[in-house]
Amino acid sequence: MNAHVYLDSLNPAQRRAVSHGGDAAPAPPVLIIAGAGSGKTNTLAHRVAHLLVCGADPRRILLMTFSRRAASEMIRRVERIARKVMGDGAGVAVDALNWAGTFHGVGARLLRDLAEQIGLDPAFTIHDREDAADLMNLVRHELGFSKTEARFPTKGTCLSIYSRCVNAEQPIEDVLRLSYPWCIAWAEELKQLFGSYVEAKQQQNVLDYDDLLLYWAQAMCDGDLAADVGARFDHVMVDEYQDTNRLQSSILLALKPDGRGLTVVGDDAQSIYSFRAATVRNILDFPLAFSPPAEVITLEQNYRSTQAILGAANAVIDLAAERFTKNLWTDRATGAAPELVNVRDEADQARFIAEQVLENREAGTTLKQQAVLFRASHHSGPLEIELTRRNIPFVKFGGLKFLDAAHVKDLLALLRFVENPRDRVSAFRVMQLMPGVGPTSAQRVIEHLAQAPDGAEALRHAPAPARAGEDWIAFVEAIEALRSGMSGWPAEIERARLWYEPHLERIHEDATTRQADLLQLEQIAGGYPSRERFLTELTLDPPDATSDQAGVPHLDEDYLILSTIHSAKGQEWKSVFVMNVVDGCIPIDLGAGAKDEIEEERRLLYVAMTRAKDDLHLMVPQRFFTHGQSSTGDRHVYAARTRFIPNTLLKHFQRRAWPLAAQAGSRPVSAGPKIDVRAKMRGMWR
Ligand SMILES: Nc1ncnc2c1ncn2[C@@H]1O[C@H](COP(=O)(O)OP(=O)(O)OP(=O)(O)O)[C@@H](O)[C@H]1O
Repeated sequence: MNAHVYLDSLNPAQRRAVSHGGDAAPAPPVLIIAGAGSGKTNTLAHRVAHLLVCGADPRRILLMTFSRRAASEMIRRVERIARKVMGDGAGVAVDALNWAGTFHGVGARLLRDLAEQIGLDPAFTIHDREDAADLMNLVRHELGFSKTEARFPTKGTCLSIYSRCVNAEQPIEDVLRLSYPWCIAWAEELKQLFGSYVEAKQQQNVLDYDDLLLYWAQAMCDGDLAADVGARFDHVMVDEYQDTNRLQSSILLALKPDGRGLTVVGDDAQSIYSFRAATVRNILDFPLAFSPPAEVITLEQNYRSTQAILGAANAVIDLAAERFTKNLWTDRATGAAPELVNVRDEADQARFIAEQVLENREAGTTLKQQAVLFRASHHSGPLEIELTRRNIPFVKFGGLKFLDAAHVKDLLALLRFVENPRDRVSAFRVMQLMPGVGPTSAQRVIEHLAQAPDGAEALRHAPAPARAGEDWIAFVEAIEALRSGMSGWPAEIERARLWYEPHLERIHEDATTRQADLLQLEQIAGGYPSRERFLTELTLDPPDATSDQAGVPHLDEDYLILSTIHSAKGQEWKSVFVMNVVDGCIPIDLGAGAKDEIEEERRLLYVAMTRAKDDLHLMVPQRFFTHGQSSTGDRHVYAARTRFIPNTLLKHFQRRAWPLAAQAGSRPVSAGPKIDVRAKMRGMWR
C-alpha cells in the first residue's frame, strides 16, 4: 500500500501544504491562506496526520485552535486520516497529542509549569469575564471612582479598555482615542484603576483571561525561557490565524523566532473577532516576519457549497473594501439559487423556518444537517418558542452560557474558593449565599483570610457572621472537608452540591430545574482528572450549548442547530437559514458605524452564507416589534434588507414572499413594495 495513501484525496495545493518540508523534521514556516470551504482545516488535519505517519513525536506537537470543540474535532479527523496508514497505532499516537487546545488553555498550562520560574503561585485560579468585571468594580469603588460627579466608565467598559490595551499591545491613550473617545478625559484615572486592578489580582492569586496571554508573552521576553518553551515543540500549528491578536502573534514568534516548525492557517475574508483585538494584519504580515519569508500556499477550490451558493457569497464579499484572498471556484453542481425570503415579521420568520426545517426532514435531511444562524443571541427568541411549541428539539450555541446561570456560578464559586481561599470574588459570592451574611460581614471574613498565611485554616478562626449561626458552621465544615481532598475528585462536587442545595431551594423558586443543571455539571466534572483542571478548562472554554426549553437532547438524537454566526465558525451544514438579514441586525446597529466595523459585519454575513452546502435561505422580516416602549405596544419599526445585498446582487438570489397572499388571508406580502409610500411622503415636500 502507498505509504501516504491519504494524500490521494487532496488537490495539488493541499498536498503541497500537507507534505511541506517532506518528513517529520521541523520545516521552514508556512502560511496556508484560502477562502471559506477550501479545506483549510481538513488540510491542517492531514498535515498533523502526515507528521505522525512520518514519525513525529505527538507529544512535541502544539496545535492551537479557536475553541476546545474545534480542537477535539480536529483530533478526531487526524485519527481517521492516520488510521488509513497506521491502523490502530493511530489511536495511540493521537492520544499522545496532548498539547492541542486554545491559546488560552495552552497558556494556562504552561504558566503552571513555569510558575516558579516567573514568580507565580501555581495554584492561581482564573477569572472569567464576569468575575473580572466584578473585581474591576470592587477596585473602582475602593478608589472612589464610582462616586465621581461626571459619570466614570462602567465596570464593563473599564474591562474592555483594559483588555484592548493588553491584547492589542497598545498604550491606553491610543486605545481611548481610537475606540473609546468618550473616555479620553479619564485616561489618568483609568491608568490608576488598572494599576490597582493588577495589584488586586496579584494579591488574590487570580489571573483573568487576558493575563493568560499577557503573562505568557511577558515570560517569553526572557530569551532563555522562550528558547526552553520553544524547544519543547517540534511543530507549532495554528488554525483560524486571522482571528488572533498581536499578543498571540508575539508569543508565536518568541517560541519560534526563525519560524521552523510553524504552520498557520487562515482566511482574511473571515476575520470576525476584532472586538477581541484580533487583527487581520497578523496573517498578512506573517510571511515577512521571517527571513527568508514564509512560504505561502493558497487554496482555490471550494468543496463545500453548490455553485449558486458560492456565487452569491463571492458576490457579497466582492464588495468588501479590502481583500486579499481570491474568489473560489467549485466543481459542484449549480444547485438552486439561495433564497431571499420576505416575511412579515419575526413570528412569521419563526414559522417559516420551522415549517421548512420539517419539510427538509421529510425530504431526508436530518435536523442535525440543518442550522439556523443569527447575528445576536437574542434574535432566536421567537424561533425557540416556535420550535418548542412544535416539539422540534434544538441545541443552541453561543447564547447564554450554561455557566452564566446564577446557580451554576454559585457552585463554581464554592469550588474556586476551596481551590484558592484568597480569591475575593468567589469568596464574596459564596459567603453571601447564606442567610444572615451580607457584604459587610463577608468583607470582614475576607480581610481576615487575606491577612492569614493559610487561608483555609484561617476560616475556622475568622469572625463568624453573627446572624449566620448553624449555617456558618456547616459552611466551614464543608470547606474543610473539600480542602482535605478526602472524597477525591469528582466526588467532591457532589459534596459541594449537598452543601449548596438547601440554599438553592431557599433562593430560587424554580429550584428543581436548576438542580438538574447542577447534576449536569457534576457529569461534566467527571470528565476531568482534578478540581484544578475542571475549573481551569471550564472557565477558559465553557460548554455553550443551552437548550433549557427543549431539554438536553442525547447525542444520538436528532436536533436542529441554532447558533450565533460567531459560534458557527469552521462548521458546515447541508441547509442553512440566516435570520434577520436586515440593516440593524447585519450590520448590527452600530450607531455611527465606523467603517472597519461595517466591513467586519460584511465578513460575518460571508461567514454565515458559506456555512451552507446545498441550500441557503436568507430571511428578511419586514417589521420588528420594539420592546420596552409601551406596555400595550404594537409598536414596530420597518426594516430594510441588509445593505450588503444591494439591488445589483439580487441576480444571485431567488426572491420569495411568505406566506403566499392566499395563505396569509387578507394581508398580502409582496417581495417588493407595490406602492412606494416613502417616496410619496418625500414628494409632498418637493
Ligand atoms: N480535497 C478534497 N476533496 C474533497 N472534499 C474536500 C477536500 N478538501 C476539503 N474537502 C471538504 O470540504 C469541506 C470544507 O473543508 P474545511 O472545513 O476543511 O474547509 P475550511 O477551509 O476550513 O472552511 P472554513 O474556513 O469555511 O470553515 C469539508 O466538507 C471537507 O471535507
